Order: sequence, then structure tokens, then C-alpha cells
Amino acid sequence: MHTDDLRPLNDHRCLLGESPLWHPDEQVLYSVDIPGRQVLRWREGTDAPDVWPMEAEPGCIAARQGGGLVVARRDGLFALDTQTGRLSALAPPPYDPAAQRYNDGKPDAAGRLWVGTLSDARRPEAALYRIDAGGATPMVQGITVGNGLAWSPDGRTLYASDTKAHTVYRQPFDGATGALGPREAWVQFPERDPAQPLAAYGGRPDGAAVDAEGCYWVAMFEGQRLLRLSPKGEVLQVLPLPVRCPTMPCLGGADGRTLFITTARDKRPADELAAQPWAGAVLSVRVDVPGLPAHRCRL
Ligand SMILES: O=C1O[C@H](CS(=O)(=O)O)[C@@H](O)[C@H](O)[C@H]1O
Repeated sequence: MHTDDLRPLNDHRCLLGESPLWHPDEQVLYSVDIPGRQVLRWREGTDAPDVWPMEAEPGCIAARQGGGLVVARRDGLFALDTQTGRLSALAPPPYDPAAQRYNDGKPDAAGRLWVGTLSDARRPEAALYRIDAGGATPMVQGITVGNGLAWSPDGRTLYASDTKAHTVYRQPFDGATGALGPREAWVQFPERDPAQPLAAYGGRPDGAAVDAEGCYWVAMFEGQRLLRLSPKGEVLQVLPLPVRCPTMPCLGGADGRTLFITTARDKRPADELAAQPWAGAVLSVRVDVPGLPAHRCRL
């Protein structure tokens, strides 16, 4: 890892950046700003991202087979044609959008879209959905903040976290059928001790990405760091950040060895924001082990 290289892509700051996606065909980075209601495209050498405003919060995006993006918004799934800006509705949400919204999501190797939802009231009433042409199937229920989706390189293990529970889970995954085996708490992080200052808190697991060695890079929200976990769940690397709330990493760039990290500034205290001018930026840093290309969604 070359931490001296860590820097923001440009001066643009999101309220709550999420879902960085290195597009496997376009070789360009996309992301979302959830409360800012935007989908963004970050082209190298430009001062500002291209922006598509959204009428509802986009939780995540995926590359769509045939081109463009699938956008999972609070009010359902949409196809975004990034050449024309045309947006078309694909499916309504399978939950009450007054109480939940789509959050973290990715397609599997067969092109099904997996998206976790987030309960606005932070109650365990959200779910992880598997979505294909036949509709949305709740595969895991009782989640509070669905996050951290990623597959092992052989596609046989699905990782997903519940940020509120401070836990990353893993489940055997059958790529042919999209079925899941028993869910196991894989790595559990300590809750914040209210008697301790925030600086003593390691954070809670947010978005994640798996690299070509099968290691799980996870953004620790409020922990000001990323962790790289081995398939056994051991911490192999710690990447300290100058930003309190990283939200999700993604590996990309021409050789797959640039780690892009979305971050948040929404609802953060003024003194913290004054000390952390990169809050809300997309950060990048070079790493040694590349990622794997993102799958394309067949919706
Ligand atoms: O809205 C979001 O917030 C959560 C952080 S938390 O639930 O408030 O702790 C973040 O993990 C999530 O990805 C984001 O969409």
C-alpha cells in the first residue's frame, strides 16, 4: 500500500458518498450521493464529476448488461442511460418506502441484483433482497442497515454486514440457483463505549470489496479507517484515513490496483468537518493486490 498517494479525486464533496463502481466496460468510476440525490461519474483529469440528479435517494448502482446503470433508489429500481440521461423505471420497491430504502447492493456473477435495505428508524425490519426478472425475493430478514455485500473470488461465499449490529456475516452461495446456505457471524466488531471519546472507537462495518486474493476490504464508518481482512477474518492491513466516515471501497483503475473510497460529511459536527476537509470526497490510494471486475446486472 502506498499511503502517501492517498488523495481526493478532485474538490467535489458529497454529503454521503456510496457505491463506488469501477465500470467494467467503460473503465470509469461511478458513485452515488445518497441524501444529495445524485449519481456521479468521475473522469480522470476533470475538475468535477458528471452529475445525474435523482428524485429519490439512490442507495447503490450497478453496471447494466447492454450499457448504462441500474440505480436502486428509495422508490424502486431504474435504468439510467448514461449517454442520454434517460431514466426508465424497472421495478417498484418490495418494501414500504416511507420506512426503508435500498442501501448497499451488487450483482452476482449470473447478473441477479442483491440489495440490502436500511430501516430509517434503525429497527431490525430491513432485508437483503435477491432481484431478477421474476421479482424481488427477501433472502435474509431482520436486518437494520444492510451493507457490505461482496463475493469470494470463487463465488461460493457471500459476505454481507449489518452496520448497526457491527457484524459482517458470511453464507455459502450457490451461483447456479442463487440460493444461500446458513448465515454465520464472520467478524464482529466492538460497539462504541459511550464513556470513551469517538477517537477510541474503531467504527462499524459499512461497504466492502473483495480483492483477487479473497481479502475483504471494509470501510469502518466513524472509525476513520479501512481494514483488509483475510478469508479467515484476521486483520491483515489497516488503512488509517484523514476522514472520520469512510463508507465503501472499490478496486479499479487500468490495473485494478487503485482503491477508491467514498466518504461522508452529512450530519458530522462542524469542528470535525473543519479539521477534515476531505470528508465527502472520493479518495484514491494505490494498493498491491488488484480487484476483480464488477459483474453486470441483467435487469
Ligand atoms: O445511510 C447510511 O448510513 C449508514 C451508517 S449508520 O447506519 O448511520 O451507522 C451507512 O453505513 C450506510 O451505508 C449509509 O447508506
